[in-house]
Amino acid sequence: MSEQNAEPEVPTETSAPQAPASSADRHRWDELAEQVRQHREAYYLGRPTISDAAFDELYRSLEALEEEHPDLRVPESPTQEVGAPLATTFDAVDHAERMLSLDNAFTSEDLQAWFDRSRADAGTTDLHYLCELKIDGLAVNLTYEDGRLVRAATRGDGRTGEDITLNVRTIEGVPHELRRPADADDADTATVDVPPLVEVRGEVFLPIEAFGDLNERQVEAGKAAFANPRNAAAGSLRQKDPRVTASRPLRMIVHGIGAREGFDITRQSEAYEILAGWGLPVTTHSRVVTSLGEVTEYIEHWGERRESAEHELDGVVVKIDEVAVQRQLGATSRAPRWAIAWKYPPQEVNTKLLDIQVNVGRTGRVTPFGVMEPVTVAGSTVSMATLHNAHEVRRKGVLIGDTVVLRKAGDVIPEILGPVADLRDGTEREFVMPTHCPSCGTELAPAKEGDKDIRCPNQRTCPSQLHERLFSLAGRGAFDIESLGWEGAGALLEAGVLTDEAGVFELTADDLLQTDLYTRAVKKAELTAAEEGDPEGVLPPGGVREGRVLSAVGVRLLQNLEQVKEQPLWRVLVALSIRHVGPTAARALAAHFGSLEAIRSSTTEELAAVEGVGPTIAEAVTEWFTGEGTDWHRDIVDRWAAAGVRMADERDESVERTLEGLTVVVTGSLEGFSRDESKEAILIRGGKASGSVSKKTDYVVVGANAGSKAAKAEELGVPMLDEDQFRELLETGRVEGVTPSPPAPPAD
Ligand SMILES: NC(=O)c1ccc[n+]([C@@H]2O[C@H](COP(=O)([O-])OP(=O)(O)OC[C@H]3O[C@@H](n4cnc5c(N)ncnc54)[C@H](O)[C@@H]3O)[C@@H](O)[C@H]2O)c1
Ligand SMILES: [Zn+2]
Repeated sequence: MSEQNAEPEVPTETSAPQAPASSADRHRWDELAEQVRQHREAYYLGRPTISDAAFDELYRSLEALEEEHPDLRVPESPTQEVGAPLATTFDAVDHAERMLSLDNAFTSEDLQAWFDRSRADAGTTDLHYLCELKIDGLAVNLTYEDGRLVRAATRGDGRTGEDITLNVRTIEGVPHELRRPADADDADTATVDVPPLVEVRGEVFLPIEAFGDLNERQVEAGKAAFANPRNAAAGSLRQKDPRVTASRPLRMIVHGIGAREGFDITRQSEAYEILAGWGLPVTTHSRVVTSLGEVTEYIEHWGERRESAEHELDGVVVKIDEVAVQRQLGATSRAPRWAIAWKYPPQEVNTKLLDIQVNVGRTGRVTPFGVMEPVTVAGSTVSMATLHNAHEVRRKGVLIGDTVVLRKAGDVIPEILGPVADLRDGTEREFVMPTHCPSCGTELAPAKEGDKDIRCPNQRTCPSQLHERLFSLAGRGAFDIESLGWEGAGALLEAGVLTDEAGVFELTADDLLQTDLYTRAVKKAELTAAEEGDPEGVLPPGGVREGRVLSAVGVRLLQNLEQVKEQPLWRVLVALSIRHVGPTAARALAAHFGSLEAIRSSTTEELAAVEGVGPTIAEAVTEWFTGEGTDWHRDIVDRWAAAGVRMADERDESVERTLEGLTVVVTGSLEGFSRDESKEAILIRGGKASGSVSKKTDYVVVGANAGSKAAKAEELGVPMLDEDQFRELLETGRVEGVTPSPPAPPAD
């Protein structure tokens, strides 16, 4: 804090003016409270119909209304209660000590306010904070008497839960007997003797990995699929028949202690060690810190890695670690004052699945994708999500017309998780995979028997495939033709100036004048001219105007095309849209053979023998050049070559193959090499440039801002090189003073 700010800070938070509730307020309260109650009930049964984000908003509206009119904040208000009413499926059981919910922080101000308040209440700033992941699962209380699991119960309303002992006993990792210090092989693991009574609190969840398979089984059994892993866990745990629960791969992580007899703890983090010692599953992701800055760091760290935990996580829980202070601060009717849940922005939203359509890709693969009502999630608007193939559509159990849960995590592509089956009204219909190509009408078929994907076999003239191929040929990983995008590619094909990609490098200015690209550019030029009040700009059709427009769009494209003829061989290979040949395989092929001619005349075995190629890619290459009905492929190559596209890399024969047999990973940025250049440098010397560090890696070159790969190298003991050492390695195949990794053990 700056010097000028020495005066005590006045709280800037202005609380809403408080007034008795009018009858309209009461009416609104009734409505909101009822909605919150109903959604809670559905949620705890594992069948929510709105997203958590939408629920949180409702809940906050209710809180805000009560903030304004405190007379509405009655003890029966859902804001004053934990959880939901009990269903009758299970017996009711009382918890020895109450189970609470958590207060939430959605902004850094919320978090700061909690920090300030709890420090003031504790009368000290000398506190430890235990940070842990907020597991998006179901709260469960385990009661152990003399080390035996005698009861497991849901949270219920916090005082009384449902007895789900038989179901919880089926969960792998939940001990039926606690381990005693004497049983432990290592005396350090359990130091506190098993007490006469302990209530252990934790979260039951379905590992994200297991979710897809579970839904597949549900669909196969003719049942509705689950909307997301949390609902699946709730549904699985609340089964009448424990054998059904046992068939679901549920897991549990414990994060607290309720009632206890015969032992005590001074720090929450210490409790976790004790629980682990007794054989209970505790998290490995928690951390004890002492400042708000460190808490924020933890929150940010996990905010970037939400996908990497084994369970879904919707936030971070921060707890004051000192148990004496926990006791001193106590709890409200709903939540402890010594803990707070930081909530991450939602990754899941509900939206309507309007249709399932299919796209015919670059290599003919037919991919169904969901068309949804546009919805904002993780900072972007999403209206489409791939469903991969017909099998995947079935497996997810979604119907056209369903409300679905859509998940979008950061940069990850959006995914439809599953349907909200409880909102179905009977008008939903099943998706039927088309039998004929929606673009060209050709009958679809799998490329090989048993393939999950089906394809349009009309590769040469199917408009959709052609459009995709042309677009991808211009893409960054191929020729990198800056001025040719999706629309441009479409315009060229529509105008008929291209019938397939063989003619790309034969395009002329006259051709471009016949396309929509031109018409659009004329409009734009006229508009700009009119806006600028330049009468000259709006010219009658004819030479001058065409000249202008062409110089704006056409010439650029023609220039671009001219430039990219010099691109290295691997880019040409990628541009050919050979199945399985992406930049990595193309680089390997180019580095090994040096010319398209050499690749074309090699056998499948020779191709497959190249490091980084393998049989699948090799077969695809041979098939592309020599397969039945592929004359037009050779036509592409010939016409590109005739137009001046370089079909061989100028190889410096003086480059020695110093890295033969070595696998090198480059991470972070180097000064003297771009990403492509460092790869190239490794490949032309016969080495393998890999993207990930493993035991098979011989060297890791670490540049500036290197991330997890450097850490991984350290962990595995792979030698790490700086840029100078990398140059030495390229030159000589070894580095003075650095011992190479021992050869990896044979793969098992
Ligand atoms: N979609 C819906 O219709 C709907 C309805 C009701 C509630 N909800 C969602 O449920 C949540 C509110 O429910 P809540 O009252 O159970 O509160 P909560 O889930 O936000 O927080 C309290 C719970 O967090 C759990 N938890 C997870 N990890 C923990 C850890 N490491 N340490 C301590 N506790 C941990 C505990 O079991 C605790 O009971 C919100 O996320 C809300 O959006 C959704
Ligand atoms: Zn087709």
